[in-house]
Parts: sequence; structure tokens; C-alpha cells
Amino acid sequence: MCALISLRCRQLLDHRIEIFLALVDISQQFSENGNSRCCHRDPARSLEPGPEGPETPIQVVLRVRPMSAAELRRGEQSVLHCSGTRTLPPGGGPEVAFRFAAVLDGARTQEDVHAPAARSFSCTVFTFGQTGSGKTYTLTGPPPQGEGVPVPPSLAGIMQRTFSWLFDRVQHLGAPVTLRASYLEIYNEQVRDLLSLGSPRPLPVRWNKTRGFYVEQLRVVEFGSLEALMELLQLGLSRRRSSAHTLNQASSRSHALLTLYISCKTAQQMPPVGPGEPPVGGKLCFVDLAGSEKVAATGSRGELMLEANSINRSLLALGHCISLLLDPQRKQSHIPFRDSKLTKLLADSLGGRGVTLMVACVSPSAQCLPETLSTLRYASRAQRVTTRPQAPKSPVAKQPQHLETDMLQLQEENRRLQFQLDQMERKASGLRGTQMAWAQRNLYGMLQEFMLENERLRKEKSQLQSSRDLARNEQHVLAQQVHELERRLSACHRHQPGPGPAPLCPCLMVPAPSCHALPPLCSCPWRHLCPLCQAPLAHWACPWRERHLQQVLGPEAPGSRPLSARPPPWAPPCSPGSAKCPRERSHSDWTQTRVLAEMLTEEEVVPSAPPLPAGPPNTSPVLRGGAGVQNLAQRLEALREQIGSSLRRGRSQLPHSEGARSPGQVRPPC
Ligand SMILES: Nc1ncnc2c1ncn2[C@@H]1O[C@H](COP(=O)(O)OP(=O)(O)OP(=O)(O)O)[C@@H](O)[C@H]1O
Repeated sequence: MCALISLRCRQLLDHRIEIFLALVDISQQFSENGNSRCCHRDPARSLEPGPEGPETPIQVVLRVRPMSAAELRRGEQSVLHCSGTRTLPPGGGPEVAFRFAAVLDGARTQEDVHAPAARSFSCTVFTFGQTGSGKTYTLTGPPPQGEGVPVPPSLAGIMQRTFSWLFDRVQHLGAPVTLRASYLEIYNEQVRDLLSLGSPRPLPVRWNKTRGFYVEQLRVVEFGSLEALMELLQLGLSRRRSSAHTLNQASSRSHALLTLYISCKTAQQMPPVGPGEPPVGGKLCFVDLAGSEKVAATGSRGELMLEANSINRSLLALGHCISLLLDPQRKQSHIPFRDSKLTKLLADSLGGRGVTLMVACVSPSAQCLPETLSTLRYASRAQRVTTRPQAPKSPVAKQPQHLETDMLQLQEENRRLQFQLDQMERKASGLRGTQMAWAQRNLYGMLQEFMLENERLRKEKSQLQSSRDLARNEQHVLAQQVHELERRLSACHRHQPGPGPAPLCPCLMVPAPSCHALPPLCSCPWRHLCPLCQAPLAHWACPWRERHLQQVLGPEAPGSRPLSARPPPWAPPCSPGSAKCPRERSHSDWTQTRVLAEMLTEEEVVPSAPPLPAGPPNTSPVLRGGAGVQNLAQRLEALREQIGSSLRRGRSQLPHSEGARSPGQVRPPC
């Protein structure tokens, strides 16, 4: 039969410390080992595995040692009655029973006290109780029987069994694990390093935000085997202060704290450890408190009394902190952990992030009943203290959390930006469809309009240039005609008042206007001079020119049109499609000022040409080519009138016989 102390420490697990992941569930062990005989757990107090961070009460187990030989010799009575998870003090009813997570009576052996199944990063196991109640025995077994004589395995305490269990798990883990250990005692309110290389010396207790309270310059020894760890344990036990008094021949005079640090060896995961700084990782802490004692009962004197007073003060400070931790409201406020070195170093175990297991040790003797009741009350209060287990915030542990947080933030930002981008693209696509279509249509339309307008402007420019050139040519021709007519008119005026009659020009015999009407002079071989002014006549200026030419040159010159059909050299060019081309002007046409004016005014109108300024409604058409042409045409008309009037005056002065000449007497054509 075996019985187990159900130390169901549900812990937060760090994935890096695989060793704790593989720990067996104590509840399963509890059932498998059938501890129904004497070790009972309280279902109401049992802890179920839960998520990270729940409030976890301190687990308290009561161990009642057997009556010692001395107690039996003194005839003392065992007064504690254990039943299940309860223990009944003498004289009380069920209503005064103390209930704990587990109760182990004196029949339980060391093998029944199983190692704590620590699934925590930070797990603390400490024993407390009256002096000689069996605290050290529970943790480390009986004192060594001699130097170098190991404790029999059957009598090994929780610490040795936990060490063995730990190495067994490490071997089955398959991953490199670094194990370190430190061991200290608090003696007369001084911290001493039990593993120091030299003689132990007082060490200061410091505090910082990352580590909390810690012992400065505490030696942390790495070990690689169970034997090495056992040696460290024995070294510390041998250095620990102990004395003999009435109730215990090997009474511990100090509080002892042995801590195991478990960490992975992966260099990427472990930050460098500073000198004397314990590595970050899983931690198991075993605390063997010095026993409270009544000086009167123990008979301590001198140094023993001083030690007892120091022990009692620190235990009183611990009890005070526990009482304050029971009050949820005060728990959030100040807890006087600084009142003693003990409470400083147990602060994390009592109110921090670790899981705590307390083993309350009592004597069943009636002589110890007052202290036993005090311990029961103390333990009963302590098991109502809760902690909130969580992984320590080491840089190693924080890094993945930061990375994960950063990654989540970046993903969220990415989704938000992507959403905004989609919104913008959606709006842009909506605008683009209409705006681009509009722009394309308008640009294309505008381009077409610009091209057409440009083409129209090119045509207008070309036509305006043509009109300008034409007008200049017409102006030039008219200027020559005007000049010639003015010269002839001045000649006529010179001969008109002369004494003798001037020879009659055959041209005057025709009813048409005289050949003086137009400047191109007649080249007729018969008459080279005008009979009136004796000026040379152009060949086409004679009204009978064509008849004369036919007589001289024949009916028609080969390869040429009739002379009458030939335009004068100054005639405006005839465009192929022009509406004026089909009508060829006769010689007489060209001899008329009206024809010239018509030619100038009825010149082909270019549709795209800009309109000329319109004159008054009854005014004559505005000649193309400008005011110069118009003035010339007016002057030409005026000259023609003057010539006509001069001729009429000349005829009226001629002799009647000559004026009655018959048509048959017409002179041969010139
Ligand atoms: N369960 C037990 N079975 C047999 N012997 C025990 C048991 N518990 C304690 N003892 C014996 O009782 C004596 C006192 O035990 P222990 O020294 O562990 O008491 P303690 O609480 O540590 O005392 P102190 O506070 O003075 O150190 C020892 O001789 C030890 O062997």
C-alpha cells in the first residue's frame, strides 16, 4: 500500500521547459497508487488544471509524525485524530476539524510522501511547524548518521525523491537541459551561502523589477548528475546551523532554502547569465523553516534563545503576511514582505507568480497540543492564500510574445491598409469609368475639331493669300491702265484745240467705244496710231481687230484659240473648276471697265474666307483687293467719261461732209 501526498500544483507551462510538460498528473498518481488507506485529498480543495493565470490557492498538506521515543518515554498521549483530509484536535467536534489538501498520519512512511509534481516555472515547497515536529525529516530525511554516510533511500525526504524524479524526467526528455542549484540559510536574520567556496558570509538581499527579491552574489552551482546534486545537498546540510535542545537533538536554527534552476541549453533561447545571476527558467525551491519554539519549553538559553527569538520574529512576519494575503482588498495593497529576510525571499511564493506547497508538520503528543493548534490555524489560514501562476517575464519569454504581438499588429495594419486601398481603388474605378470615357470622348472630339479647324484655317490662309496676290496684280494692271489713259487724255487735250482737223481714225467709225477706252494698244499693221491722239494702238484695241487679223493671219492660227477667246495677259487666272471658266469673255468684254469691275467684284469667293466688312446697303460692291483697286476703278470710269466727252466735242467740230460719210466709205480696217 502506498499513499501519496496529493500536491496538485497546476502550473503555467513554458514551452521551453519541456520537462514540466511531461510531469505526471498527481491526481492520476493518487488514484493509481490507491492511497485510500490513509492519504486523502479534499475534493473541495482539489485544483483542476486550468488556463494560465487563474487564482491558485496555496496547497497545504498536514503531516503528523509518529510519537517519538522521547514522547513515549514521557508517557505522553497522542491526541490528534486524522480522518480523510481532516484532523480533529482533542475535545472538539466535527465543526472544529481542520481540513487540508491531504493529511498524512504517523503511519505514512517517507516513500508515501511523493515528490511534488511541479508543473510550474516557480514552485515552492516549504515545511513549517513546531520545533521537532519533523520538518527537516519530511524534506531531507533523518540527519546523517555520520559524516559521509548517506541517508538510506527508504528514509529520503521530498527533496531527494524530487531530485531522483527530476533526473529521470530529464533523461527521458531527450533535450539538453541545464541544471543549477543554490543553497542558503537565514540565520539570525542573515543570509548565508551554504554552497560558498569559502566560509559562509552574509549576503545582501536585493530587489529589482525583473527578478523581485534576490540574494546578491549567491553562488549558483551547475550540476549534471543526481550524485552531484546530492553532494550539494549534503554540503548545505552539513553547513547549516543546528543545535540540540530539549525537544530536538538536531534542531535546525535557521531557515534553509535550496533552489533548483532548470533551463534549456539552447543558446538562442537563453540570454547570457551574469556573474552570480541564476538562469531564467523553471525553478523549484525547497524551504525548511526553523521551528517555532517556546523558550520555556525548549529551555534555550543564550545563543539558543537569541536564535529562537530571531526564528520566532521571522515566523511572525511570515504569518502576518499570510494574514494580509488572505484579505483580497489588502492583498492589492502593501504586504510587508520587507519585514524579514524570510518574507522577502518567500514573497514570490506566497503572493507572486509561483505555485506553493506547504507541509504543516505537527506532533501528535498532547504535550505539544497548543503549538499543534497554532500550526493548524496557521496552515488553515495559509491554504486560503492564493497565487496567480504565470511564466516569468524573462527576456527569452518576452521575445516571442513581442514578435507575435508585432506580427498581429502588422497583420491588422495590413488588413486596414488593404481595405483602404480597396476603397480608394473602388472609388477610382467608378470615377475612372465615367471620367475617362468623358475625357476620351471630349479629347477625341476636341482633337477632331482642332484638326478640322486647322484644315479650314489652312484653306482660308491659302485663299486669302491668293486673293491678296490677285488683288495686287489687279491693282498693278489698273494702275498701268490709269497711267496710260491719263497719258492719252493729256495728249487728246493737246490736239483738241489745234487749228486743222486731225485725221480720222477708222476706229471711230464703229459704234462701239473708241479704242482709247482700254490701254493695250492696237498692233494693227494698218493703223499704228490713233487718229485722234496719234498714239500707238494695241492690236486688240481695235474693234475690227479680229477681222483684220483674219485677213492678215488667216481664218485661225493653228494650235491657238481665236484671239477674241484669248484672255488678256493681265486677266485673272481661271481655276479648272471655276464657274467662270465656261464663259469666255470677248474682246469687248475686256475693253469695258464694267467687265473689269465685274471681274474684280465677282471673283471666286472662297467659302471659308473671312467675310469682308459689309458696306452700306446701296453702295456698290466692295472690290476685292482693297481700296486701291476701288479707287483705280473709279478713276478709270472717270477717265472713260472724260474721253467720251472729248470725242463728242470733237465730232461736233468736224465738217458735215465728213460726218455724213456713208458706211460704205469706211476705211479699210486697220
Ligand atoms: N515521520 C517521521 N517518522 C519518523 N521519525 C520522524 C518523523 N518525523 C520526524 N521524525 C524524527 O523526529 C525528530 C525531529 O525531527 P526534525 O528534526 O525533522 O524536526 P524539525 O521540525 O526539523 O525540528 P527543528 O525545527 O528543530 O529543526 C528527528 O529525530 C526525526 O528523525
